[in-house]
Amino acid sequence: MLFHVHMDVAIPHDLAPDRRAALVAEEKARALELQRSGVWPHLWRIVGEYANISVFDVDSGDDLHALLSSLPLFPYMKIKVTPLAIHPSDLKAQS
Ligand SMILES: O=C(O)CC1=CCC(=O)O1
Repeated sequence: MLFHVHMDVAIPHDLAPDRRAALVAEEKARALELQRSGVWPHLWRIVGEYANISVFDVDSGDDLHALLSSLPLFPYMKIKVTPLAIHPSDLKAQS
């Protein structure tokens, strides 16, 4: 099941720089792991924003929630999730 996910990141300015760097490094390691496993097939930076647009491929909304809430930057992100379905005019849906 595919989900479009918009993540806005807002790390507090008063967070210690080493803590911030560690969180960002942990987030990157987790993101790479999930991309390699196929669960996070798209990760795009939104131009001019500390935000990303992602696509996740998971079994359920419950699984996606568990995954997103386990991300190191989760406490500092506003997340909007849109479940995706096949569009009947998608070329891939034609037979
Ligand atoms: O920088 C971001 O958009 C937040 C983030 C998600 C995966 C990652 O490595 O950083």
